[in-house]
Amino acid sequence: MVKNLNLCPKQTECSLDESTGFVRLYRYPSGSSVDKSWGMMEHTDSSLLSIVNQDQVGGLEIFKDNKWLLVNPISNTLLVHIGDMMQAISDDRYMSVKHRVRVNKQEERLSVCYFVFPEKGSVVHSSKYKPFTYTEFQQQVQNDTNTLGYKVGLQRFKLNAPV
Ligand SMILES: O=C(O)CCC(=O)C(=O)O
Ligand SMILES: [Fe+2]
Repeated sequence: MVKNLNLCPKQTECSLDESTGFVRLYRYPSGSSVDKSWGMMEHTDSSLLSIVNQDQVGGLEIFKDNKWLLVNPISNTLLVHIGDMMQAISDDRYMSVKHRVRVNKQEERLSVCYFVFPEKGSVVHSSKYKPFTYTEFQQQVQNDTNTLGYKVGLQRFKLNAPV
């Protein structure tokens, strides 16, 4: 991806940092034991990339061409989501994907997700967005979630965007 995007080595060095990655293990209880059909509401990941290993139960959906598509589980296959930070450093050539997780009525679902983030203090440069650090992005997301109840995300940093 870095090669395809022709990213400058300096940007790559500070933005693609292995040390800030982490793994999350999710367990989504089946729908019969919880009164909810959504295990995770629609969102884009704030990461550079997210690598997902879902089990055979399924339930992950992505938003593509204006509709929600079920991502059928394929054994021994990893899914790679583009995150917001990759969207920014690629100047919107790679777009972060909106996704959500539906709870299964009968079976619980397990997934293992690995998220890669930029180094917190490094400045993300993009021709489409004002320069920002990942820490600033995270704070803005937190702020919007607390005050508005949802994540606005990259739109907040868009160049020439109305305030
Ligand atoms: O459990 C999954 O498959 C997706 C989890 C997810 O979207 C996230 O943690 O951001
Ligand atoms: Fe996600």
